[in-house]
Amino acid sequence: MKKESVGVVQTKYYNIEEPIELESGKTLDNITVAYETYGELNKEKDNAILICHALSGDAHAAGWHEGDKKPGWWEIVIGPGKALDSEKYFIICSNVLGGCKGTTGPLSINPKTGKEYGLDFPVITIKDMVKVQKRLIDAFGIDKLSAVVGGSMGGMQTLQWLVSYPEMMKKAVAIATTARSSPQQIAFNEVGRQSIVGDPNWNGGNYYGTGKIPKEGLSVARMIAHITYLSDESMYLKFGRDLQDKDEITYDLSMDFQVESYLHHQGASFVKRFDANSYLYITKAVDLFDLAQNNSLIDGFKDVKAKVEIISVDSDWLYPVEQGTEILTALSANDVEVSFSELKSNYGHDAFLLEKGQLNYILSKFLSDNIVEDLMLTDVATITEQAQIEEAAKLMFNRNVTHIPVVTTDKKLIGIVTSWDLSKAIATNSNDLKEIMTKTVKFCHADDSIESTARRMRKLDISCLPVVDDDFKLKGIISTDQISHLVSEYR
Ligand SMILES: CC(=O)SCCNC(=O)CCNC(=O)[C@H](O)C(C)(C)COP(=O)(O)OP(=O)(O)OC[C@H]1O[C@@H](n2cnc3c(N)ncnc32)[C@H](O)[C@@H]1OP(=O)(O)O
Ligand SMILES: N[C@@H](CCO)C(=O)O
Repeated sequence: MKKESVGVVQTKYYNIEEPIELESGKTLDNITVAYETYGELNKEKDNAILICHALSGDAHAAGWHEGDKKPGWWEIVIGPGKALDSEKYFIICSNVLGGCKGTTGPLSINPKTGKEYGLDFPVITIKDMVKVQKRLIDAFGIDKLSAVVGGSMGGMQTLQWLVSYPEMMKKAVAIATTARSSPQQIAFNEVGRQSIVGDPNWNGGNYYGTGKIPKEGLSVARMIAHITYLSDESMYLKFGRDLQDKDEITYDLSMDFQVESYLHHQGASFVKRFDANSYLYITKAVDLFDLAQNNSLIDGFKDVKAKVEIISVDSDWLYPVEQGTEILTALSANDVEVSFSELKSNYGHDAFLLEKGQLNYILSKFLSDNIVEDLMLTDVATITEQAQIEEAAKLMFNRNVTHIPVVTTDKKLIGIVTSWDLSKAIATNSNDLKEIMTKTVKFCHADDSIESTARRMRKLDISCLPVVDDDFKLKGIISTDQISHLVSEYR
């Protein structure tokens, strides 16, 4: 085990007491959520990052389970010193609703019958998955996540978080994903599902405990899907037209090529780790995913508040770059602070699991971006509008400041008085603060980025902005001085 790993970890379980109402209108009782955490939740409970997994992933995103040969599925970016730094963040990953790795899904016991749900399990959606994750986050007492991050179906959950719970996160990263499944994506999933339901062992979904599982069907479903996770170039590089276990073509219908053997291996490995009914339900949730409202993604994203990073992979033909830029455009149209990166990779869609260097670079840059809260001064000299000019002048002199926010007795911001306003008072012989203060005061919020705040200050030609909360109460003040200190620290 390497020192930059979170080490040996265990999956934990959380039971949701109350029934969850699903998007379909049905309800599910007694939901169990399997989850793992890495790092420590800080006292303020503001350093948590939620990781959302892709179609066949699970809660085990990093570290090793006792005795395992392979680490969690996103070991490349999670751990001490990595972009998702477990020494800085409290990282949470849970298995999705409908899954087969500990969270309630079709192979769980239905409390009403005492038997596995099978096809009695209700159809679930990405929104339902996220609703269940929200209960887990609430259970930790976390009001706002530092970030939500996910790739592929995990990216869909991330986008759903932005829409369902816009106030619940500061930042979000959606990788190799879409805001609505395309006909081609639905088509591939349907071929996979037909392969499963056509396997006689599937038996209408009632195969648990029969000793026969729909291995052939599930394996072919995975083989088809796995092709879509690669690129033509990566297949050439891995296998070319090389033969498997033979020196020449045998002119029979047996397997000739390495790529065939590889796909059979991927199919066979998958059957050992995944439940066929879960595959049906989860791919259905992916197909139903569509964040557009009135056929408009701009409308769909109208309430998004967090800062967003969209990452696409140049060789991903399953979730092509255009689907990433479509999200970018719709978020930008809503004035969301959004950036876009393209992974240069020949791996295809699965690059989001493999491109260690590029992912660490993009994620750490985006996640460590400073926000106003990181730099603002919280010990602010304030004054009420009933005060005399002389009082304001003394306060400015004693506190060595040039800007004093004017507040009500319950700290609501109603104006600002500057050293320039005081000169104006002397010139006009005024003694009334109300007359000289700026009433249409410009302000910012604690979770605004430093970059956009600095840009705004330059555009408005002002050197200081009061920071307020949603009730307009003063939280602090930020000036170009603090921002320039930050820049000089970087140099
Ligand atoms: C995303 C989430 O949230 S979690 C889900 C992520 N995990 C998965 O998808 C698991 C299955 N997927 C994979 O293995 C993916 O290809 C990746 C992206 C995770 C790994 O990619 P790579 O490191 O490039 O591995 P690659 O695709 O070459 O596969 C290697 C496997 O193929 C096998 N293999 C390679 N060539 C051949 C061949 N000619 N014949 C048979 N098997 C072969 C290797 O022995 C190895 O087997 P193993 O995984 O059982 O050890
Ligand atoms: N290979 C990954 C990505 C699918 O989108 C998985 O199986 O979950």
